[in-house]
Amino acid sequence: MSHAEWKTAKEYTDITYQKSNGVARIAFNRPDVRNAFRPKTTSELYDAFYDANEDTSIGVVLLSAEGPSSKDGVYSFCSGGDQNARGKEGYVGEDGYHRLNILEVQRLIRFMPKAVIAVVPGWAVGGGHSLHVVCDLTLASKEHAIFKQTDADVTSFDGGYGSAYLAKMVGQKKAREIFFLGRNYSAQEAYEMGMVNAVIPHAELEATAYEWAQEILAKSPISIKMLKFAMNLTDDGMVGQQVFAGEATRLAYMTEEAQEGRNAFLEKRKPNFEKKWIP
Ligand SMILES: CC(C)(COP(=O)(O)OP(=O)(O)OC[C@H]1O[C@@H](n2cnc3c(N)ncnc32)[C@H](O)[C@@H]1OP(=O)(O)O)[C@@H](O)C(=O)NCCC(=O)NCCSC(=O)CCC(=O)c1ccccc1C(=O)O
Repeated sequence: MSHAEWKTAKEYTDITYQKSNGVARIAFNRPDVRNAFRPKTTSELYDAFYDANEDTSIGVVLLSAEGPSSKDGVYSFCSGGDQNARGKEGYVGEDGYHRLNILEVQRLIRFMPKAVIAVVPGWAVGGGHSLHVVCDLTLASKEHAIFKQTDADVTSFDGGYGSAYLAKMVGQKKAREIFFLGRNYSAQEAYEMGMVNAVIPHAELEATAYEWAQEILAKSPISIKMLKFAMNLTDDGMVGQQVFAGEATRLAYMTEEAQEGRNAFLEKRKPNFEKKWIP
């Protein structure tokens, strides 16, 4: 298994962004505030995810976090929306507008045709918890990961993937417990609930995530994409169908039938499709 040779892909303020051998690593970089995200953070996240989405050499994205905190040595994945950035109508960006940027980041993670792995070295709280839920896989630090939902403490609740999709993952009763009581859950408890794929010794967490990414990269890219979209479909309604069906159309474009349809139009004649109605 090759080792990561991370190269900075772009410099940001609130996140780091690196690439190595088909893998992109996007990491929160505000460890002193438990990696809370402000609008600047979500804009940077969106930009980096968009780049990873567009880069055809990238097949897997790791969503991770820098740390620990320089103040107290505590590790965090993300503690959700920065409460200091909250105005009367929501989180206020540098432009003064109140934005729901994190939902755009969630949608990009959900709909990108690549696997996204949440690498959780510490606290995953509030909107940070929702982000790990929306990722395709979650790996968690055995010693330091703590999962917790505080949305109902601060009246900033995720009624989408963060809660409703979580309920599909861990069951209705457990999801309601997580949100209604806001307790702390260890990596092992999160694993037993079905919202974490593996509990990894902290010192091996990043290397393991990179290994999982390399295993995925060895698979057929079309298969990974179609499987991700197929598994999303039933929970994503018409948008899920649109995303899956778009890829079906792309595959249809590659057939002789599609070439004939296009050519017939351009040559101003009736299409002569091969009469092969395969059962
Ligand atoms: C994460 C904790 C449980 C960790 O506890 P502990 O280890 O004891 O550390 P603390 O001493 O509390 O924190 C250390 C330091 O960090 C600061 N800090 C931590 N979290 C935040 C935060 N979220 N915002 C701002 N600052 C934070 C803390 O103040 C300390 O600073 P010092 O200066 O050193 O004192 C605990 O910290 C904790 O509970 N944090 C708050 C968790 C929280 O409530 N998060 C927000 C949940 S709501 C959310 O995430 C919004 C989601 C969202 O944006 C959204 C959702 C749905 C639809 C739309 C949107 C949208 O886009 O608006």
